[in-house]
Amino acid sequence: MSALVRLDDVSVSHDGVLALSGITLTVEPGKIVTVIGPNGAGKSTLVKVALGLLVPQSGTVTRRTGLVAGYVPQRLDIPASLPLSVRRFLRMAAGKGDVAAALDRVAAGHVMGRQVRDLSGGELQRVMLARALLRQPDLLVLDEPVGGVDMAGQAEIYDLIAGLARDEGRGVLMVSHDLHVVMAATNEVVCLNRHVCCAGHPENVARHPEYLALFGPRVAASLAVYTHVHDHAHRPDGTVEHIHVHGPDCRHG
Ligand SMILES: Nc1ncnc2c1ncn2[C@@H]1O[C@H](COP(=O)(O)OP(=O)(O)OP(=O)(O)O)[C@@H](O)[C@H]1O
Repeated sequence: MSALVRLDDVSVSHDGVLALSGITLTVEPGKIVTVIGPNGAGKSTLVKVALGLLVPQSGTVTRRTGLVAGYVPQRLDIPASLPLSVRRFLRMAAGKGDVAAALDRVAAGHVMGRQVRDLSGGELQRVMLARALLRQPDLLVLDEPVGGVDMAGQAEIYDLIAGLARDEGRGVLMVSHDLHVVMAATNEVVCLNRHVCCAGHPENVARHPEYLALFGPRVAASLAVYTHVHDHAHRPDGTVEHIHVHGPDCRHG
């Protein structure tokens, strides 16, 4: 198959509680699929299913034969007290990979000799990305790649990720809380709240009533700079009828 990974009607329960229901999605080479959704929506569960770390109770997951995946988890579980240089941290994961080249690719060559515990949020995310790139992955799976990074840093990291897809043909499946910051670097957005509320091109998702219901008027207002939400209709007599937009069920999962 041409897709790197395909989920078809996948459902997952944790201890009898449904975390994902009927999820279908595909990641193609060179394309970025971003999963957005509130806390507890099942985003991390979904990426673990895509990676094969978690087996769904129903549905099918198909990975391209010989697929190499690079994973950046949401949290790095290294004790803060542990002395560990970036060089050593990357060498531990390197195999035959070129550590210096991977760090250069993420514009972080200057942190090679630093301690992992001393890195800024943005530097740490770049190092984690470099570590994933050492495997020369066909598919990059990134669980909140800009956690702890300021707005300017976020844009730089998303640019970097966009380059990895566009210039190197890697497929990217990533998780984010924010649609508007990933818009430029995403081919498809999947809005998740245990089930897929809506999916498609970022601008269309931003307009979708279920997206607006899920993320509320504050986020919807911040999106107004990117998209026009048509919330009223013009009656034939010239008066304006306001339309209240509600999503059917996303608010309650
Ligand atoms: N191993 C597990 N055992 C039991 N419940 C789990 C397990 N992993 C996740 N869950 C539950 O499944 C639901 C989805 O969790 P998940 O971590 O996938 O959500 P998320 O969208 O990534 O959340 P967040 O934005 O907070 O990281 C949550 O209610 C969570 O408590």
